[in-house]
Amino acid sequence: MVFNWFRRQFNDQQEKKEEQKSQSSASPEEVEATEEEETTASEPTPVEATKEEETTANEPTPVEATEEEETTTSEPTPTGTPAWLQQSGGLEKLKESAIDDTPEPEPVTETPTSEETVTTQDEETTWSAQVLANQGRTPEEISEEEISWLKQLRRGLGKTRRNFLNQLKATVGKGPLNEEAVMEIEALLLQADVGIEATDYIVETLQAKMREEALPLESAIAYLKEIVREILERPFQEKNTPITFAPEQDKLNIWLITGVNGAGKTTTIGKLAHLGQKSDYTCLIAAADTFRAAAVEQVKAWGDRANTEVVANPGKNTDPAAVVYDAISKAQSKGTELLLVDTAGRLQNKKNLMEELGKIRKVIDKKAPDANIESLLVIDASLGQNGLRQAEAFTEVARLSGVVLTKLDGSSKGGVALAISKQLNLPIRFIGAGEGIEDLRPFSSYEFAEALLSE
Ligand SMILES: Nc1nc2c(ncn2[C@@H]2O[C@H](COP(=O)(O)OP(=O)(O)OP(=O)(O)O)[C@@H](O)[C@H]2O)c(=O)[nH]1
Repeated sequence: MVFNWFRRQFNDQQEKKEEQKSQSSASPEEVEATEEEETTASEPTPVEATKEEETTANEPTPVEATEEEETTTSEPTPTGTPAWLQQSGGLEKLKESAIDDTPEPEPVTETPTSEETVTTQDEETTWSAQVLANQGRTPEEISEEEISWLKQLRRGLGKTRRNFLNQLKATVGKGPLNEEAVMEIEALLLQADVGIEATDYIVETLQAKMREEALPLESAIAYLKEIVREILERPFQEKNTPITFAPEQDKLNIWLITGVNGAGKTTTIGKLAHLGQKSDYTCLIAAADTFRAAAVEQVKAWGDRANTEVVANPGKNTDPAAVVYDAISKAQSKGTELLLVDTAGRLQNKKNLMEELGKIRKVIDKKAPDANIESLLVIDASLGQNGLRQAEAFTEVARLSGVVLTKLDGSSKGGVALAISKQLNLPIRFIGAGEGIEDLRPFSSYEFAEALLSE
């Protein structure tokens, strides 16, 4: 049984249900897991998670994840509780708070540096486990890999979160927001790259609520999370598109990856191919960024890392549409399920670039009329509003299905996710938070709002 990392559930839910039922004679924790399963989507069991880790052990991982591995073990314990959760004491905390919608991680009060690091790691683990638990996962179903990812996301948004929370602490709980408080919150949102439209919407909605009732801090944060989720989810609703964005099995899916130079297209392709391989799809990459000489070599290197074949034409002045044509032929003859197409981020001018994208799209439509074709725009989160402006050109021609937001780990302030949703009205499909092959996951508005606003 294979875990589908795009859907974040097993490919064959039915199979898993049966398997869990046959195991349900064990501990109360395991019984709980079976009951949970009936009401929620299938997610990884510790056994699966361990298998996954075994098969990905050789891949490059971010430094943080490696450190984590040193302090924890992925082996499930005899009681069925993952060791990482036992070590952090997180299980007790998780159980205590499992019924709360708005969990409160314990504040850090210690000062010694080495202990503080451990405490923070523990809190991050507990927080991550809680976020997954709130989405219906039992402790036994939570894999270490997903915990690492959530920690990474939380760290990436750390600075913005602390600023927000400090400001909220200083202003809410005192009745309707006064003019000064509104201006401060507005400034904070704009500094976090939320953009004018989304900032106005957040401030107005928050203010209207606070006119109705004086919200204590906790309620204000919970309400703010709701607003954030609403903004992030609106493009999905307006486009009537499912939240899950996964290749269809046993069918050719072609994902065209676009975006300006340096946004992270090639890296994203490598990460997506890796997710595809892990999820048991057959994958192929088309190196159609023929404008920049090094781009083909770069995408080949990522193909190697992701164990995915790359179709390229090494000749000079190669027509990118011809590379795509060859790649589709190959995909069709091999029965490939996911073909990822790298495209140029810069040409002599915007008109040429857009013409080239149009030509590639035409070839795809003609050569693979039955394929599922998606077009993803890669945006560098650390560029803030500038990244958004650059992206606007692509929205005109590329018939976009959504956005991949990269570099949420660096100097990015994270708020650009809200600006993208509000201004471009595009669903965010994946987020990248690191340069390693594991550092990309499907976007979850719930997890993002929690990472941005949870204390
Ligand atoms: N910190 C961080 N760096 C990233 C992330 N994604 C990509 N990068 C880095 O961003 C730089 C540019 O990434 P590429 O994948 O080459 O970008 P590109 O859009 O393909 O650029 P061109 O090939 O020039 O068109 C590389 O140094 C990547 O390692 C991310 O999520 N976090």
